[in-house]
Amino acid sequence: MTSTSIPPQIPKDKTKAKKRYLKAKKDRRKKRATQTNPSGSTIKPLPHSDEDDDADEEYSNEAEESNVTLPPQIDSNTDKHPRKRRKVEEDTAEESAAHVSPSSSREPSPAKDAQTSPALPAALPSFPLPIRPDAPSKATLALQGLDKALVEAELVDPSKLYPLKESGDDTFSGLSEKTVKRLKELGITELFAVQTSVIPFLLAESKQRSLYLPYNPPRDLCASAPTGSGKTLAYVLPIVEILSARIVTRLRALVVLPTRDLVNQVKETFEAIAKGRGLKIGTATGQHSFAHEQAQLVGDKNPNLQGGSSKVDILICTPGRLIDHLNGTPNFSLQHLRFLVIDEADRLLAQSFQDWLARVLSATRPSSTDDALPNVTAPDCDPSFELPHPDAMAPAYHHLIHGVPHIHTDLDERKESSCQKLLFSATLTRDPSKISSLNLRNPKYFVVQGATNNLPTKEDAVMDLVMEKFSMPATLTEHMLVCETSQKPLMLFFLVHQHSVSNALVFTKSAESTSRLVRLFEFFESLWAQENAGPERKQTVIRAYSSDLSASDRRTILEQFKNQEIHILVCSDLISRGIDISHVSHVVSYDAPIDMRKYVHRVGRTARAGRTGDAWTLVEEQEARYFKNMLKAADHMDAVKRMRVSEKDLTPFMPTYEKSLVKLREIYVK
Ligand SMILES: Nc1ncnc2c1ncn2[C@@H]1O[C@H](COP(=O)(O)OP(=O)(O)OP(=O)(O)O)[C@@H](O)[C@H]1O
Repeated sequence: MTSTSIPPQIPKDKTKAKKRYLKAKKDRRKKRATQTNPSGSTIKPLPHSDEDDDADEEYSNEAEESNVTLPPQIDSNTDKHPRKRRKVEEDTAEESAAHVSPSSSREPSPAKDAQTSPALPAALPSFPLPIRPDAPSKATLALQGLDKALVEAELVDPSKLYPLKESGDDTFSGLSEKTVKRLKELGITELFAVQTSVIPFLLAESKQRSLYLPYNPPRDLCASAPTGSGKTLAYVLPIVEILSARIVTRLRALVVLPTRDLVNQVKETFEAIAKGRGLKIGTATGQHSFAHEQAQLVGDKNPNLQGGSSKVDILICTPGRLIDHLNGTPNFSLQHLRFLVIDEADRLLAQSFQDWLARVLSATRPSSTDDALPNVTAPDCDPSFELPHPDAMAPAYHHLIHGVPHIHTDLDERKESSCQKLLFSATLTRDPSKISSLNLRNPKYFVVQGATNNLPTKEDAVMDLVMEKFSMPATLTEHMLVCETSQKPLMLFFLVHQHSVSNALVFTKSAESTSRLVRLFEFFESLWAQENAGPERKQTVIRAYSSDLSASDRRTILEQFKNQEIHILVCSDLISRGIDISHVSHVVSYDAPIDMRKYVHRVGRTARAGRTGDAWTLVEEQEARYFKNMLKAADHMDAVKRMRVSEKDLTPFMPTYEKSLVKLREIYVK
């Protein structure tokens, strides 16, 4: 390995040029020292050395480098000691900043800038900073895509009542003296909130009372009002009033309901109101044979009647049976319909079998393909051929009269179907797709919403409807009891015996749990009566009401319950909607409802027509969070009181309950 020897540094003699350079440098330094000394005393120059020169050069190089990062107002060409200068400047800047406002310290002073950097270009044009718009509120989003009519809904105060006139026609509501008299006979002396809005809307204008309105078709109507608030009479009264003027019987009002029980109930209401008015009311539910129903509905079976034939003015039906008649009953026609009522509208619109709604709507108006129908002429060869009889066709269908060629002219006015659609529910849907499938004509919305002393604004009420925060009857008291699954029967016994729960509807999740609960309760009741008060003690009578029963059994049971021969009716959600039994004072959800709509309809079987009522929901521990979240989402948590039942409260029922369980097990084993 060879070592490289480094030659010793030979001190170099300073050249003339170097000497001149150093002298000039010294002079400059002296001069600068005198300038920067404010007292005027001369600063003694530092002793000079070559090292100093090197250091000086290095220093000046460093300063040059640092000049790159200096702010533009510092003139790097005249500055040999930028670090010191910058420090001085920073200090003065800090001092001055202490005396100016924070905003002014941030904003550059144009005058100062102009002094310090005269070469700076004029200020660049400033562009506005991009602004991120605030996200739309939940409310705004919810309203998007909604029917404008819904946003402009009319808010109705639920406490609004209208006392009917003692005698004569009622000018406010448009009800005739005859109808008012009939209402009084039925014990009805005032109109409820939903009725004070809907009835005048349908009856106020006399020209709107015609049976046909081809050139001035009526507006459709949607009404959302709490359970038990009188929605049925809100449509029954105007229909009876308008149809009473008819001469010929045609099918002019069609009421569609989701269940047979509701069809029977609404039929009773129509019959009560229309008594003595000569209107014929029919039902189609599948309760009777199809042929029987056909015979009840249609008189003339001649297949060539273009205007159809009807034995009833008002038909109340379930959607399935309605489609059957549209498909299979000759001369069953909806072209004369003046009213199409869809009660429990959200439930019915959710049913899509056989595309029932589209089928019904298309039957109320001539289709565009009908326009293209050629006029039928009798073929020479077929003596049996009969031309269609243009018998009493509705005005909207007149252009289809066979044998009379229809010549379109510029003066032709379009004739519309006179059918007015009326939608009702306590939980009206706001789903735009469902609403649009109804093809509503300039609809008017009425929303009965809010507690008496806490009226929302119109916007709030519409938002509540849109966000599915449904309004409850003001006279309803709601409770929830959280318990273990195994304690639920005990809770029911506790409610019956400690809280006098009677005249009650108990909702379970299935027909099977209905029958098991009824058995268990019957065992419990008979043992309890023997053990506690003797067999003569009045026992609570409990019965099941389910789809397993025949139609006649169901009718009998419902009658017995209405007559209070049965005290507790255990049922599935079959009768959670619409059923109106005035004396129901308690509703027990033995199995908690799975959605808010179900909850609203179940608890709404009590506290109807201004009466008080209690709703009790048994919530299993593992369901509690879900149930509470459901209530919170509907802004309803505060309305439901939590009732705590201790072990001590249940202990008295325990021995009888265990004995009843043994009996039930024996039955199931058998
Ligand atoms: N103006 C009135 N005066 C007294 N009672 C009335 C009046 N209007 C309706 N009722 C009674 O109120 C009860 C509830 O009415 P209805 O069944 O029409 O309620 P609803 O709003 O349709 O309820 P749901 O949403 O549960 O179907 C019925 O017994 C009915 O006879």
